[in-house]
Order: sequence, then C-alpha cells, then structure tokens
Amino acid sequence: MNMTATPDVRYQIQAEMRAAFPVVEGRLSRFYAMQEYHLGWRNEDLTPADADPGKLIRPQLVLLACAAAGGDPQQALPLAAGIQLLHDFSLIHDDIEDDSAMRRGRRTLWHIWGLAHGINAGDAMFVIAHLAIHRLSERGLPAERVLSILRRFDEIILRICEGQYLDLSFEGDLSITPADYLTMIGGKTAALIAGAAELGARAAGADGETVAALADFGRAVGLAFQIEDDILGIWGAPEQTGKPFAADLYRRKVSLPVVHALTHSPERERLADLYRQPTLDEAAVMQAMAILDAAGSRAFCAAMANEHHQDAFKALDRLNPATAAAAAARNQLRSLTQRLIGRQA
Ligand SMILES: CC(C)=CCC/C(C)=C/COP(=O)(O)OP(=O)(O)O
Repeated sequence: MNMTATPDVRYQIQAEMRAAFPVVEGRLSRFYAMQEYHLGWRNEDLTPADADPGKLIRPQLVLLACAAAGGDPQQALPLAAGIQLLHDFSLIHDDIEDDSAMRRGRRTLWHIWGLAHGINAGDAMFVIAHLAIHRLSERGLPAERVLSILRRFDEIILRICEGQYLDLSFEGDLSITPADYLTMIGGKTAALIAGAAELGARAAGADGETVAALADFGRAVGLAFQIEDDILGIWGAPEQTGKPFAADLYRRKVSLPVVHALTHSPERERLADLYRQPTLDEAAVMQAMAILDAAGSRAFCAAMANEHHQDAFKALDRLNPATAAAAAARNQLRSLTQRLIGRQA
C-alpha cells in the first residue's frame, strides 16, 4: 500500500467508509443520502461535482502509525474509516451546536434538512463509525484486540465530548486562561488525533512504549493543529481558508490569540468591552486586531504551536522501527507533521 496521501489512499479510506454503511432501498436511501452529502459523495443538485471530503488527516495518521509500529496498514483500514466517520459525526453535531451554515465550501447538513434530521443523521454516523471498526475482525485482527480498540475508541469519544463541553461553557467567559484553553483543545481536537495514532499502533499489536510514543506524537500534533487553526481563524487569507477575513473575531470566538490578549494585554479591558458587544462591526474587529497585534498574541500562538510540533518530532524519535517499512512510515509521519506546520488552510 502506498502510504503517502495519494489519491489511491484517499480512495481506499473512503471506499472502506462507504462499506460500513448498510445497503438500503427505497425511502431509506434518502436517509443515508444526508450522510453521503456531508461526506461529499453525492451530487444531487446539492453539492459541487468535486465536493470536498475533508483533508482525511486522521485516517492517514491511523495507517501511518500502524505501519510505523510494524503493522500492515491494509489491516487497519476499517479503523482509519471509523476514525474519519467519528470525526465527521462530530462535525455534523458541531455545526448544529455552533449554528454553522457552511462547512467544506457547502451548506451544512442541518441547514439543508433541519435540526431534527441533523441530530438523527449525526447519531447514525456515530453508530456507523463503530460498525466500521468492528470490520477489523474481517481483516484478521484477534477479537480481544478489536474489543480493546473499541473500548479505547469510546474513552476517546468521551474526551472529545468533555472538550466540547468546556468549549461551549467558555462562550462569553472572558476570564479563560491559556491553561484552561489547552485543557479544552486537548479534548476537543487533540483527543481524536492522538487516538488515531494510538489506535493505529494498537491495531498493529504494538508494545506499550510504542503505543505511548505514538499517542504522545498524536496529541502534540493535535494541539499544534488546533492552535494553527486559531491563528488562521484570525489572520488566515480568506482565499486560502475559505472563511471570511478575521472570521473568529467577527464571531467573538474566544480562541487562543484572544485568550492570550485578554490575560496579557494592557488593553485587555478594552478588548473585553468589545467582546461584550452583541455583534462586532468592521471598525470593532480592526480595533480588536490592533490590540492582539500590540500584545504579540499571534507570535505567542505561533511559538506555542511550534513547541508542540517539536514535541511531536521528539515522540517519533522514541520509536524503534524494526523493519524498513516501519522506518519509512515514521519518515512519512515526520513529513506529514512538517506539511501541517505553516499550513495556510
Ligand atoms: C469536537 C469537534 C467538533 C472538534 C473539531 C475540531 C476540528 C479542528 C475540526 C476540523 O478538522 P479538519 O480541519 O481536519 O476538518 P476536515 O475534515 O474538513 O479537513
């Protein structure tokens, strides 16, 4: 199996995701058309022909971690599919919770079909993610290994829900510290990225130290990934991110740059006043941006993202690849991490 993010690997991941869906006829095909729409698989007048299925970072991490731990990535494909389906489940519900109308350049599922269908379609996707992972047994993994992977998978999902709770509870709270914020993204974003790497290693039947090294790697990548997302949410170029200019400031999102300025800027009271307004106009956003710039909030976040990237590389150095294939996969994890550094979208 070619382990770079080639169209071939992207196709195999998505084919395995599709295989986890039940085959239905008649009216029920309209039910699964909703999830397929979210995943970018259907045209049906709703989506552009080349609908974006997302970056598929997490399933690629599963396959590379499995290979780096000495396993056969083909055997881990059902796990890669399950992790991506779980990610997509979380996005369907997140778009409802955040009242988001757009995702991956198209309307969100709930925005088209309404709230009730959005919740129910998301619930089904959560179950399909589990069904995908059960298919590991058909690839020859021992039953007890599949069971332990499913158990860890559920523990990881709980960490995501806890992180999402913290995120929701932070809304409008201007006393959040950078440490509170890191705890929140440790669950909301890093838990699944760490889980992808950890479970990839577990699928390979790796020893405890290898599993821990890959989990630490994934966690560091996940933290860096979310901090970079926060930087892009304020300073990203709209033509590259697909989001409006300074989108997170217009939304009054308390992301890490804002948390930093609220705790470190001499003008923090002014920023807090701006964030207490019900909506921010362009002049207010420009003022908030000037406060962040003067406080060095962007540089603070960039330095923190960089620290986590370095931790990710250090965790990979702890691996002892036993074969040439495992060493090659570790190199691919290094280059994937390198590509995520300084991403523009
Ligand atoms: C609990 C929740 C909802 C967490 C969401 C965290 C997050 C950074 C999602 C975007 O991922 P992405 O950039 O990989 O998205 P895509 O799959 O579209 O590439």
